[in-house]
Amino acid sequence: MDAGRCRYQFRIALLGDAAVGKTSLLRCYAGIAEPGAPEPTAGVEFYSRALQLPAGPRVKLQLCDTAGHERFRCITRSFYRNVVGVLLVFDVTNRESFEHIQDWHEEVMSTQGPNKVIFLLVGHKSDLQSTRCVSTQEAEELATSLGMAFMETSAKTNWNVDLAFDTLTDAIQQALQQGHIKLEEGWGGVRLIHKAHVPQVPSGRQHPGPCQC
Ligand SMILES: Nc1nc2c(ncn2[C@@H]2O[C@H](COP(=O)(O)OP(=O)(O)OP(=O)(O)O)[C@@H](O)[C@H]2O)c(=O)[nH]1
Repeated sequence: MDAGRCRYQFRIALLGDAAVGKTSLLRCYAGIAEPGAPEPTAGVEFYSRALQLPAGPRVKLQLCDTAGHERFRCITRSFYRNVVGVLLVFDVTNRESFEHIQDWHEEVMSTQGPNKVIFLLVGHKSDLQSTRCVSTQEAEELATSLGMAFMETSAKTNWNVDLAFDTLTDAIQQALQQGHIKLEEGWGGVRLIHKAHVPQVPSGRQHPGPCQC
């Protein structure tokens, strides 16, 4: 979709342990098909996609793919403050990656300024049912305790990939509309990139007032 007429840009990051599938999930969403498994991410990589919200404006998503490996943490940490949405990703076949979700959440919360960030918990690689070791129920319980929604996805089968990003984007748009998130100078989480056209009323006729006849 043409990003030129987008009204807002939302910056969204994917966080989670190494090899949980963040790059694969993002590439699947961005429609980038590359053969074989992706190389581990070094630092942060950017993708973008434009989206028409069903009950709102067209938005451009700037998607930040972060390295899960500890050695890149100082680079990825510098991005947390400038995001409005975070997909917290774990691998349903990797218990440790699930247990680290709370740490990822705390890291973001500790670096957040006054702006609100919207989270979505994602249990990825849901196609690997025979080797999964995190149940849907316990993931839902964790999500509820952290005040966020939960979804399961698979980049292998393209299960729920669009829905996960759409759900997060929709929640951001609603928070913006309700005033929980505000546009702020110098904050990269939400940026106004195209003002909506507001018809100009000739001066002196802005308040028609009661009929004088
Ligand atoms: N079965 C299955 N494998 C997946 C899925 N998504 C990713 N993988 C595999 O998981 C491995 C790691 O995927 P990446 O996308 O590189 O993981 P990452 O979280 O970006 O890793 P870092 O960049 O190191 O943080 C690769 O071998 C992928 O092919 C999925 O939905 N199902």
